[in-house]
Amino acid sequence: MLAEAADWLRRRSSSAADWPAEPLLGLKGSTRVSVVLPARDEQDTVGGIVSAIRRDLVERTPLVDEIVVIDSRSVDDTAAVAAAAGAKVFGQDAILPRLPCLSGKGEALWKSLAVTSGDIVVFVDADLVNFSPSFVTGLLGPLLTCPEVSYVKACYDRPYNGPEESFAGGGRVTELVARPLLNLHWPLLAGIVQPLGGEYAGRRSLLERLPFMTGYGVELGLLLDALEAVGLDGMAQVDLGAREHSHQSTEALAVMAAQILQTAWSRLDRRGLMMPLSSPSPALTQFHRGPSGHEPVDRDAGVAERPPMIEVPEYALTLGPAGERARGAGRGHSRD
Ligand SMILES: O=c1ccn([C@@H]2O[C@H](COP(=O)(O)OP(=O)(O)O)[C@@H](O)[C@H]2O)c(=O)[nH]1
Ligand SMILES: O=C(O)[C@@H](COP(=O)(O)O)O[C@H]1O[C@H](CO)[C@@H](O)[C@H](O)[C@H]1O
Repeated sequence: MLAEAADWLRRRSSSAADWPAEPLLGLKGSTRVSVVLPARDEQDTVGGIVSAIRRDLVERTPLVDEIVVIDSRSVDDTAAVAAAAGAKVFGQDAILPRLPCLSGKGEALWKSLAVTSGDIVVFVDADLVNFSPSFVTGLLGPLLTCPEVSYVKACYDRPYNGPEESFAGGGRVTELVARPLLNLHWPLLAGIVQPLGGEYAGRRSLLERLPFMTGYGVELGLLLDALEAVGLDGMAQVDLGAREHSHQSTEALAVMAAQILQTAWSRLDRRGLMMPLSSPSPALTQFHRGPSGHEPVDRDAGVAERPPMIEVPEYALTLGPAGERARGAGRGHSRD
């Protein structure tokens, strides 16, 4: 990991426990806070999340000024369940009706900016099964206490088969696509433990100036563009413990991976980097949960390239005048 990334990881990391709600309320002042949940067919989970935020962070400790659910073309009762729990619900396609309707999570998140008023916007997925209001207070902590920070990402263990499993199970596209991509092309972001995590927060003054990828590329796109806009020091990361959510099939995640690769491609192309990398970094930084939190583990992912065999003199010598391989050429030493 680059020394700059490791230094950032030390300086800009905290945990949800560092940001209890009451002290944050004293720091909120006139800052308005919106919590946004993008929800497509999340009737089973959206109500519990909204209710928990409303109970703890609107009624008990009024840190949150509005809870907005963007109904992303649900065909179940997501909208009714979210409204009954106390959220303001907007249909994704009804927002900014002059514009052509696009699909995907990023479209829902982008349009949420048009129907919210918070100076700070907190994004929370609506399919979480172990949500805690500390997810919201944790993300608000750095933004309410550090004016230099404009974008905060959550990190967490991501068990795949229930709370008892190690965090390594979930985040399949993170581990197989996003993390290698970031380490290769954006090593400054190698300290982001969960680059694709759906829980993050930003100042509106930043978010309204960033493009949003419409599908599942939204998290990667925002991360890359936030780095460009505010620099690594304008970002922070908060450990929220563990995050469990409903999982898509591998087949569905292939579509997500393709959208994420398109997003990376577009940013590389925009920076004129779509040419052979002069010195790609062979390092891949992964993270293991240790006594002091997510501990970086550097792995060597270096690859080299062998030339066409025909160009290897020892091989070329074994070829006949017509370029054919002499019978028995290259066979190992026979035992007999
Ligand atoms: O077109 C979409 C796709 C997803 N989502 C929401 O975005 C969040 C994350 O999506 P999903 O659960 O499909 O992704 P995963 O967590 O499996 O990576 C969830 O609240 C979804 O309901 C959405 O609002 N619109
Ligand atoms: O991190 C990941 O690899 C994917 C899939 O997670 P799982 O393998 O189903 O635990 O989940 C995330 O990716 C999406 C794309 O950025 C986000 O929109 C989701 O909120 C997030 O859960």
